[in-house]
Amino acid sequence: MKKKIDVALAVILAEGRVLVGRRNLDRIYGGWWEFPGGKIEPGETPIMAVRREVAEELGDQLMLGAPVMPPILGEHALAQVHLFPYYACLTTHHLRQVAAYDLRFVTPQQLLTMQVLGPSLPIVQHLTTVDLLAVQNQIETSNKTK
Ligand SMILES: Nc1nc2c([nH]c(=O)n2[C@H]2C[C@H](O)[C@@H](COP(=O)(O)OP(=O)(O)OP(=O)(O)O)O2)c(=O)[nH]1
Repeated sequence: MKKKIDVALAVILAEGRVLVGRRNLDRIYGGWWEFPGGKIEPGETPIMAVRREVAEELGDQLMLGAPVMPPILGEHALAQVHLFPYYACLTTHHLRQVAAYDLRFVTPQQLLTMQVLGPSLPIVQHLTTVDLLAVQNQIETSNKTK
């Protein structure tokens, strides 16, 4: 039986584009494109995990928005994954390349043509239908008023 893992992801927005990274070649699915994020550790909420993973992988801090969509159940060759994707914007811009060797802000349309991990494809499809500038604006506005 495949192992089951819970994974928190950040859909980081800037000017109508989303941040994706190309997984380091020593990781499973090396060279494939992913949203920043990783496994939810015991005792963590998805929100705690997405903040920790982005701090570890990019060296950056987030303003978080709403979940992109309800959690997605999917699987790839090695695991069953339960993905928890959140909209976010960066409040710092280090963009370190720790887990990925290429980081790009791309449109959802461009992402449709890139090799993305299978379980994340429903997120990509969904993003093509969303006004990402409006989502980003809403995150930035609600964080200013806090
Ligand atoms: N980061 C990330 N992982 C994804 C995506 N889609 C998807 O199926 N996954 C899967 C791949 C992995 O099985 C799992 C994430 O674990 P990981 O190995 O990338 O992250 P991690 O940093 O927590 O783990 P590790 O490399 O330290 O073992 O979720 C995605 O868009 N981004």
